[in-house]
Amino acid sequence: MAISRKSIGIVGARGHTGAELIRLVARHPALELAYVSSRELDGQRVEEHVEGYRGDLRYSSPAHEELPAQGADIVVLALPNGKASVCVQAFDAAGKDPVIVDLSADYRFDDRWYYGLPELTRHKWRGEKRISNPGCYATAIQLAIAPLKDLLAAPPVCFGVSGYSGAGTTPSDKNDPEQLRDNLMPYSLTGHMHEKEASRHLGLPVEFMPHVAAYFRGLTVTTNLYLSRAVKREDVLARFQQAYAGEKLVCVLDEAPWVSRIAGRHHAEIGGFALSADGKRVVVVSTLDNLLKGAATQAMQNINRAIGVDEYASIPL
Ligand SMILES: NC(=O)C1=CN([C@@H]2O[C@H](COP(=O)(O)OP(=O)(O)OC[C@H]3O[C@@H](n4cnc5c(N)ncnc54)[C@H](OP(=O)(O)O)[C@@H]3O)[C@@H](O)[C@H]2O)C=CC1
Ligand SMILES: CC(=O)N[C@@H](CCC(=O)OP(=O)(O)O)C(=O)O
Repeated sequence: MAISRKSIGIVGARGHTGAELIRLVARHPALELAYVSSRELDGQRVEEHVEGYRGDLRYSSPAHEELPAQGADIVVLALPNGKASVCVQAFDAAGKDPVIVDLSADYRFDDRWYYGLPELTRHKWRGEKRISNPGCYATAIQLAIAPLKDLLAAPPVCFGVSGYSGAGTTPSDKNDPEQLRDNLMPYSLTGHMHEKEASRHLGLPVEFMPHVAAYFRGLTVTTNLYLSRAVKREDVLARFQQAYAGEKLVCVLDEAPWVSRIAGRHHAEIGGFALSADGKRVVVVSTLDNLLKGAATQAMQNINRAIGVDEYASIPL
């Protein structure tokens, strides 16, 4: 039986996350790329820039007000923070209502948009066509805390380290190999966007201290949780196993996961569950690839849900 394919446009496709999405869309049975935009690569062949992509598509560079006329069923905004609303307004002004998935932080605090962290918010989806994709650290933090929410005696404290692809392609200290060499660079040690985001969506205060390291991709978050009563390690492990039973993109491990093992993989890993002697403090480690489960793969889960196909379509499991 012929599958009716939906068309998808990626705005900001030169970036790291845009390239990952191009690869996922290219292997999708029900999607076809309508356009991929980049001002810098305008006119160039996509296959010259995205390893693994084969096809004739070239980057284009429509202005935001020209986006509605491009005519895609699904639009992914993979732009830096603060750039999404002009695009969204252009669709509204043109009376066009495609599925819009925003990878930036711009709509993560807007209740009119569905916040798509499927393993935690799938049950809240009401057919929304405006989907805000969670932040990479915020995903790892929420997955590590959610199963213990009811036991917390104090705000969880999260120590995070990301590869420098998390800082995007706009040059900064955080993606400068010279500054990162032999270094672990702390930044935004209070009030990081993902601290606010995780706090909002978990419904409890979270404290987060991010760092960036000299490797390219993958992040690890070590979360310290003070509990209101003593627990046994096997009960903590059982809670996580139960919470994520059947989830293809969240693996619960006994031991603490290593970030080196998650680069290029589509799932998140959670493990460690080190317990203090009094049983009232547990340390949980979560890892994921910031460009995949932290961005493009999660976006693909959300797109799949929005178009009514298997949530894992095109995602290598
Ligand atoms: N990197 C990561 O690990 C994660 C990123 N995200 C979010 O996803 C989004 C994209 O991230 P990432 O791929 O890393 O970003 P990049 O910096 O790698 O890419 C940004 C893209 O936006 C375009 N762009 C840059 N500046 C502007 C501008 N002023 N106006 C219009 N287009 C612009 C660039 O193309 P061109 O300049 O050629 O037009 C490029 O295609 C960001 O909002 C980021 O916060 C979310 C989770 C994880
Ligand atoms: C290493 C690094 O800089 N990481 C980014 C997080 C990546 C990200 O994409 O976050 P948003 O989607 O919320 O912008 C940061 O800390 O801002």
